[in-house]
Amino acid sequence: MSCDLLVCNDLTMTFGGLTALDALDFAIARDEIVGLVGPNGSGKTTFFNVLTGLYQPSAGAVSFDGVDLFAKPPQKIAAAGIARTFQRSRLMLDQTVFDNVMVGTLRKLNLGFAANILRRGAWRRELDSMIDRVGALVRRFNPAIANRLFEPVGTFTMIDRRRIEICRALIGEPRLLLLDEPSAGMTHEETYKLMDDVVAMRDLMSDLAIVLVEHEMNVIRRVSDRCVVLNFGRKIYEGDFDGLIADPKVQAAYLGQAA
Ligand SMILES: Nc1ncnc2c1ncn2[C@@H]1O[C@H](COP(=O)(O)OP(=O)(O)OP(=O)(O)O)[C@@H](O)[C@H]1O
Repeated sequence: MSCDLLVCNDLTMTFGGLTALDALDFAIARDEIVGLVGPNGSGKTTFFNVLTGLYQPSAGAVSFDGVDLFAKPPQKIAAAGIARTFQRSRLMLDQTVFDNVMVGTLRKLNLGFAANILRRGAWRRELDSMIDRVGALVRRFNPAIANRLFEPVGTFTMIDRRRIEICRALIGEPRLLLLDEPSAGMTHEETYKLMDDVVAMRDLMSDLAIVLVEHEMNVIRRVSDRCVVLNFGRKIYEGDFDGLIADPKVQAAYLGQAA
């Protein structure tokens, strides 16, 4: 039996005549950061969409901590411990930091009449504990966000918005975090700060595995324990960053030739 957290075998996703994931084998250990790269259209986001249940895969197998998650609905996959961020921000800009992060928990406050009137003390304690939890999480990334927990997300900088999105993914205490191009729309300086955050976060949450999709190769070099390269939905390289840079198939893929 594998000691990997996630194991995908022959994972395939077709859209009509287009094969976006082509019999992909992919595994990640419990505390690993894998950098997932590849030219535009190589299948990286599709892989995340299939893993999180947004797309129903056409064939293959997905095992997460020994549990079969192939073609399971998104709620079941989230409850099993897989969380993600999106390439394009999915934050509700006019809502508060607290509300945006709370979306990532699978818990809801009981807002019914009885809870509000008859169990007012218990309700308030539950709310306070959620506020503490969200505050403690965002503080790890930037204490200034924790001080503005009830301000609209639209008033924050790009990097803080990304941090808030990552917190939304982390609030449910996932064991696998999928980060889809977190540097999109950020300056180089912001990108490096965010990557520091990711490394620090991994050090704090020693059991958290991360798959990072990123076009910025310096970021991949800096944070990845291992790299995987896709081209036309197929894995064309797996190994360390130096090997990736030197690999002729990877070079050909980035120069626009079929691997
Ligand atoms: N919903 C969809 N319907 C049809 N084709 C799709 C769909 N989603 C993705 N594709 C196609 O699947 C292929 C892989 O796309 P995907 O977005 O996964 O690539 P990517 O590696 O994430 O690209 P990028 O780096 O540009 O984000 C592309 O040819 C894309 O056009």
